Amino acid sequence: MLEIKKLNYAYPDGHQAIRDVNLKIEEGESIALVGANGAGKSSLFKLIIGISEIKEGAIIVDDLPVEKKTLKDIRRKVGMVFQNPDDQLFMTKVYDDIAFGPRNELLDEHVVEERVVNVLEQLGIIHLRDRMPHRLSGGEKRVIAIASVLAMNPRVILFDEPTSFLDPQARRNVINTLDTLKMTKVIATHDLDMALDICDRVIILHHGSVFADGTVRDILFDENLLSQCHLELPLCMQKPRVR
Ligand SMILES: Nc1ncnc2c1ncn2[C@@H]1O[C@H](COP(=O)(O)OP(=O)(O)OP(=O)(O)O)[C@@H](O)[C@H]1O
Repeated sequence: MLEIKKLNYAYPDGHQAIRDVNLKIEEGESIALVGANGAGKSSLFKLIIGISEIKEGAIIVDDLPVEKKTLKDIRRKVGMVFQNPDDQLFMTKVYDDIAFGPRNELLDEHVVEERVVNVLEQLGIIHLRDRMPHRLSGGEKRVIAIASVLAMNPRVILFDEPTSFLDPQARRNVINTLDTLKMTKVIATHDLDMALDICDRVIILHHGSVFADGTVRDILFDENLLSQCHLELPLCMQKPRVR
């Protein structure tokens, strides 16, 4: 579904953010992309959806190379849920935010409505249909941002830190929502407990390179491996420190 070959990327100021990344991701996989701050997770996402231009190496999504001329089709295949929902939601009504993508595809309004209602029902948030996005809670906004991407029927969804800044209940709600989505998911996250819960594979990026790639058990249970990349065991596996 997604193949990354010999990918290198340096920002215009010369900072090398991605170094010789090679990855193959199969349809339906649920992958946690982890790594310390600055490891290159967001940089990799920006290359996959064509926000940053690939200069060395290749990314192929569902047989289509990511290039300037394929970007429109790539963005139909790959959706991205940004870390801050305020970067994604800009309409005055939830319905219109979710309808934005399908309307851009020039679909008939009744098809648009069917898509929006299906997604709202799928995520159990039909009651938010007529609310103003900027008045919603952080957790509600996250789920609406996911809905706006789902309405495009992407084959792959990239999630950038979907559980950051949420209270425990809103975090659980987002995790449960992600778990119901059966398309290919790549989730950039520092929330290793979520990775343990809903991912089947973990990729560690370290200084822009793939440092480890394996099953949740191989990676997240290996304290030594994690500490080499400035990561820790998931909280649920750490000994509680009680004073
Ligand atoms: N526009 C930019 N220009 C130059 N360097 C950048 C730019 N954006 C990011 N970087 C650098 O690229 C490296 C990778 O950053 P990136 O944001 O991809 O990391 P990340 O793994 O997503 O980090 P975090 O977990 O903190 O979000 C960092 O060293 C960062 O300083």
